[in-house]
Amino acid sequence: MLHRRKSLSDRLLNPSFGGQFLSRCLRKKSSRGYGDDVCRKSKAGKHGEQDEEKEGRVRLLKSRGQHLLTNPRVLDSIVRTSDIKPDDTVLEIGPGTGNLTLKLLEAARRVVAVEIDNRMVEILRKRAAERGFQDRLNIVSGDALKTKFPEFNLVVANIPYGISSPLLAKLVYGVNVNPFRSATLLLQKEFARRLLAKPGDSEFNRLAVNMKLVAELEFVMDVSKRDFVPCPKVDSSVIKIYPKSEIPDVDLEEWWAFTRTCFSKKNKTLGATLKQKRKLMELMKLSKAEVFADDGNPECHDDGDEECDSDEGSSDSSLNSGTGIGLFRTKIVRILGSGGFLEKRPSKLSNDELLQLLSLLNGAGIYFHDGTKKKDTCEAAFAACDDLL
Ligand SMILES: C[S@@+](CC[C@H](N)C(=O)[O-])C[C@H]1O[C@@H](n2cnc3c(N)ncnc32)[C@H](O)[C@@H]1O
Repeated sequence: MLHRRKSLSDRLLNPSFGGQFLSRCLRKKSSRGYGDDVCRKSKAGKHGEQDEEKEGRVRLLKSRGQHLLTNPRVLDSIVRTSDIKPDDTVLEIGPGTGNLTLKLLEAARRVVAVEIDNRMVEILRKRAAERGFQDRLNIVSGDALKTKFPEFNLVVANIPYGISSPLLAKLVYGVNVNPFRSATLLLQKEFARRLLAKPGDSEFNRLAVNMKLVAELEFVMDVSKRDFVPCPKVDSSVIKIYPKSEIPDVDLEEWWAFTRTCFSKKNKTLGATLKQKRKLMELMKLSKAEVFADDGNPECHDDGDEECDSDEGSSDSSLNSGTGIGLFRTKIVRILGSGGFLEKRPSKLSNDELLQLLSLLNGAGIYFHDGTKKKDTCEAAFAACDDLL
């Protein structure tokens, strides 16, 4: 038998999801001179009106990732999976109209909700008050990427997908973010796949490598796009992130720069990537003086680099082993060869192997980062993840 699918406004106005509330709330606002305007007038700003979707009585902004999760079974599963203890303070990023927030408030001692859209803040505040939750809900009105988070010990959120990468970087690398037990996050399915990818998987990438350095990741469940209002173009997945209590003793900025280089051509052999003239020149500038000292063996080595004799078949005479850059390249080849990395591809290496290689290179005075520290590790982590959104 065919069932008529509920329309968007039917679902938004479903009392169990705060739809009536949402409508009532904005009607009240309109009596003060705005509100209905939010629905009817072009208030789209730089994103343009077509960027917005008018449903119910609030215009949901695609540019803000406003896809509300409305399936109560999925909301309950997320709360169950989050393993909230009665003493927990939960951080929720992007509470929207509060469908998830109200359920979190039933389970946790406190909820800290960071929301950028003041219309949502108002709706959430009123909905929480109607349920008597106002004293246990701390709403921070602002951009989650720029705001300092108040204290929390657990994260549960259906985040705006457009900020997934920097938000994760902020959570796991941010200096001002206090330690938390786990983060249960609803993410775009493809993004979640890439985060969970293992060495050898086609999706394996630098973001996964950087996340796995500091956290364990676990797949929880897939969520259909039909469970959201309005329906997004993509499906979603819930994953859980557990920050590691101990992380490898490595300079993070050096690690990020190293993985950026390795994964710039993740399917090329490390030999091919690190022997490129441009890369060699860049690394020469960053590396320590001792790396250029004649170590008595500047020529060819028994490291299986048969290309060495012929200078890799390169016609570029500046790369021949008598020149500075030639010696530098020979040194890198020897180090890669000594660890068995010359023919290995980054996309197939575990974090332990990558750490071992970095330690070999650094031990020989070869560095990937200029050593200038960014004020905030989080800022550096953003930079490390910026092209992975
Ligand atoms: C995907 S909706 C989720 C809403 C709600 N949690 C739910 O599940 O129904 C994302 C929410 O994040 C908010 N948002 C978007 N960008 C944000 C940012 N940079 N900081 C804080 N909140 C943001 C949006 O306004 C929206 O309410």
